[in-house]
Parts: sequence; C-alpha cells; structure tokens
Amino acid sequence: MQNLQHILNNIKAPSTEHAKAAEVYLDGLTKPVGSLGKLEEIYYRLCSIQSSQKLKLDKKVVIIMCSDNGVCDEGISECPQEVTATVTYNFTRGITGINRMSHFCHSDIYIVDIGVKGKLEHPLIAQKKVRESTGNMTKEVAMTRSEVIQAIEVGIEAVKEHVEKGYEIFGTGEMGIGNTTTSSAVLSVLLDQEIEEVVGKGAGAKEETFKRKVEAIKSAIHLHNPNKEDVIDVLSKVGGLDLAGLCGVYLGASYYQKPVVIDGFIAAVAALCAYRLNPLVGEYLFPSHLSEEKGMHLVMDELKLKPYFELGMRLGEGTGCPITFQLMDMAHSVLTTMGTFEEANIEKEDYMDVWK
Ligand SMILES: O=C(O)c1ccc[n+]([C@@H]2O[C@H](COP(=O)([O-])O)[C@@H](O)[C@H]2O)c1
Ligand SMILES: Cc1cc2nc[nH]c2cc1C
Repeated sequence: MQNLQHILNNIKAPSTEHAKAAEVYLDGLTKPVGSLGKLEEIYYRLCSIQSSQKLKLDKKVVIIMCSDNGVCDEGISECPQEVTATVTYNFTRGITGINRMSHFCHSDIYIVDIGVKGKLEHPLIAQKKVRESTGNMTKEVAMTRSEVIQAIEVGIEAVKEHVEKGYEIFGTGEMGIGNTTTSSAVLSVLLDQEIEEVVGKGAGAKEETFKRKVEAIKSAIHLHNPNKEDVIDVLSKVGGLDLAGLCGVYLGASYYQKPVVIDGFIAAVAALCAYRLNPLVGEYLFPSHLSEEKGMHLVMDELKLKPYFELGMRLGEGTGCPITFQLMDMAHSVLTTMGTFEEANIEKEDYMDVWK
C-alpha cells in the first residue's frame, strides 16, 4: 500500500516545456490562433502531462467508489439506502448509465466497494471495504482519521494498479445514497459558505426531505466543528468513504502524472479535498460537466475550472467522464491531422493583427 505522506510529498508539476511546444505547434495550424478553444487547451495540457505531442489515449478507466452513509438515518435522501448496494451490483450487469456510456465511448470502469452496507461479493467488484457505512454524522463522527487515510490509500492503490495495466486516462465516479449530504457538508466547511448556498436536491429530495437534509448538515457541523484547514478532519467528521477514496484517486493520478476527469458534484468536492492537500493536483484535473447540484459552480470556481459542457446531468456514477474522454480523443485526432498555414496556402503573418 502506498503511503499517503509519501504521495503528498512527491507530486510533481507537468512539463511546461511540452505545453509550450504544443502551443507553438497549435498556432501553426490552419485556423485563427486559439479558435478551437478548449479543444486546444485539452490537447496542450495532455501533451504537458504526458511529456509528448504524440498522445497515448487508448486505455481509459472510470474508478467508481461505492459506499453507504450513516446520515441516511436522518431521512436526508428521497432514495432508500439499499439502492447503494443494488446499483453497485448493477454496475456488474452492464445496465447502468455509466456502463452504457463507457461502452459507447470505449472506456472501462472499475467498481470499488469501499464501504457498502452488507456483503457484496462479485468478481467485478473490488473488495476494499474500510468499514460498512460511515457513522451518522449528526450523532458521531462519520469515521476515524485513520479510516479516512485508509480510504484515501485505497484510491491511490486503485490508480497504481491501473497504471501498471497501461491505463493512461482516469475518471472519477461514485455511488452512495446520501452522498450529496456529506459532500455539501464538506464543501460548506472547506469554503466557509452558508449551508443553504451549497446544498441541492441530490437524487430528487422533495421539500420535507430537503429540510431534513439542511438540518442534518447544520447539526453535524455544529456538533463536530470541523477544522477547515485540515481536510482529514473534515472528511472524518462530516465526509464519506467514497469522498475519501476519490480524493485518493486524484492524488494517485497526480503522483503517477496521469490526467484525471472530474464527474459531478460529489467527485468535484473530492477533487477539492485533494487540491487542498496538494495544490499541484490542480495541474492534472480536467472538468467534465456542470452538474445540476446547487454547489457545483462554487467547487468549480474554487478549482479554477470551467466545465466543458452543461447537459442538466446529476446522475453521478462517473457519467460525465466518458463524454470528456471523447473530447480528448477528438482534440488529439483533429489537432494532429489538421494542415498547417503553409499547407493551406495562407500567409499567416498577413493576418496576425486580425487573428491574435
Ligand atoms: O454527481 C452529481 O452531481 C450527483 C448529483 C445528485 C445525485 N447524484 C447521485 O445520487 C446519489 C446521491 O443522492 P442523495 O440525494 O441520496 O444524496 C448518489 O448515488 C450520486 O451518485 C449525483
Ligand atoms: C437508480 C439510481 C441510480 C443511481 N446512480 C447514482 N445514484 C443513483 C440513484 C438512483 C436512485
């Protein structure tokens, strides 16, 4: 098992040299400078991370952290808690949203049981339970500090295993009824924001459920007074095993210098946790969509990221990632096959003032 402190101390920045070389190359293609916008940015960031202009994008995987949340006892979700185990199992049957999107986009998934309630044995589910569900944060801490660290290390290890199998691009997904409650609590503490500003409807909370959700978050924060400067403290008091596991995925991807795509709200809050532990993580993060969840834009702003698309999605599971993988493939294919100004018989210098 890779030690968290070692990982935190050894994350390096991507190559600025390769980013610059890629930008010079892009400016020589037959188009006004920068006119392919984010596709250009995706391309040069990938070149910088992979230290090459010939990108390797064949093997992509979404790591899905699945776990239960004790705070469900407070009636904070419209869905019964058992749905966590059912959907986690359904990932093995190929019928969920992330299964079908991954199939369409030629990427893989890796299902991790990091804390689902009950036995969930299947060859396609990695058995990594740190504990069965977290504690109910309105009454006790969600988990101990050492369980948080263990969960983060599960995420790091999942990346390591896939790097060893030749995976180049990572994505983040989760499944856990009640995890928009834990994510909102973590976000509210980390950003020092009013709960009402960050909390949303999750998987469809109706009025009464929504009220209980806000109350549960308020009472848990009041009870534990998490230290916003100490991410491990925040995760242990009001977080979730999925959040901690995904935090580990971002740290692992950054350590192994692999691009990592953020899915929705929960995945974004986990990214913020990793970014707070080491800001160099930000160099490896790629956004996907703007989730419908209320606090999403606040996390993205904090991470200095602009989602590539807004499709009204709020499923989770990692479903934003395969779409972004396709954008990466397209950026690479288009930008390595377009003609140069010279090939296009255009004198670039004549148009510099207009195009720059
Ligand atoms: O990723 C998102 O932005 C997102 C927004 C709302 C809900 N979800 C999913 O819905 C579940 C959590 O909803 P809730 O209401 O039980 O907290 C969990 O399994 C998430 O994957 C996910
Ligand atoms: C069916 C279902 C699938 C999900 N996937 C992620 N969260 C979910 C919540 C429900 C209810």
